[in-house]
Amino acid sequence: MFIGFMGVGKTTIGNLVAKKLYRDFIDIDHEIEQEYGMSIPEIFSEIGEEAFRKKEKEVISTICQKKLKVISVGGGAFLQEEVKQLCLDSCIVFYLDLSWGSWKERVNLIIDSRPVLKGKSMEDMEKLFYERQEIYANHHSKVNVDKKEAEEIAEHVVDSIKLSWELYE
Ligand SMILES: Nc1ncnc2c1ncn2[C@@H]1O[C@H](COP(=O)(O)OP(=O)(O)OP(=O)(O)O)[C@@H](O)[C@H]1O
Ligand SMILES: O=C(O)C1=C[C@@H](O)[C@@H](O)[C@H](O)C1
Ligand SMILES: [Mg+2]
Repeated sequence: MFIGFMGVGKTTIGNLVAKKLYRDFIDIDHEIEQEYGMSIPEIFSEIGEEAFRKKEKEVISTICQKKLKVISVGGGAFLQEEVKQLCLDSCIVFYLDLSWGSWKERVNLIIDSRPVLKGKSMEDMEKLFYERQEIYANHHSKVNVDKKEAEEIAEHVVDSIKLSWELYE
């Protein structure tokens, strides 16, 4: 499972890792969009963040019961303590760690599709970025993704998963 702030690459890297391991990839945001038949910004504006979070918890609880999947959760999933504990208990949790400096350079790629960032100044986003680090502090493995291609990061994750399999055999 991949966690981390919005835009650090959870969906991109999760997808690549799943392909490399011949496993199914599940993106929780995508699952929620499919359930509602709406995009994330539409869900936030039509039914609100609270309902989104409730659905997020429900979907993660169901998906976490499935074995051998590669999962990416939304950047805010670990705001819910219960979700965090469930994920830590049932999945290998990789935290994708991107510096604020590198994140800033990527903001234009994600700003329109992340309602949590809507209307925020760079200062507000920086504050949120650092506040959120606390919820990602519990994980099983930290992956530094600064100045690395997605492909390179995915290879690194796959190597570390394979190494842990060998150690457990
Ligand atoms: N290592 C990388 N180098 C450069 N760009 C990247 C890298 N990883 C992802 N990106 C780009 O950054 C943007 C955000 O990536 P992605 O959607 O995978 O983030 P995310 O962590 O899933 O975000 P969210 O929490 O909002 O779902 C995309 O445009 C993606 O192509
Ligand atoms: O960090 C967040 O709070 C969010 C991240 C996205 O992945 C989506 O789950 C949604 O836009 C909320
Ligand atoms: Mg994503």
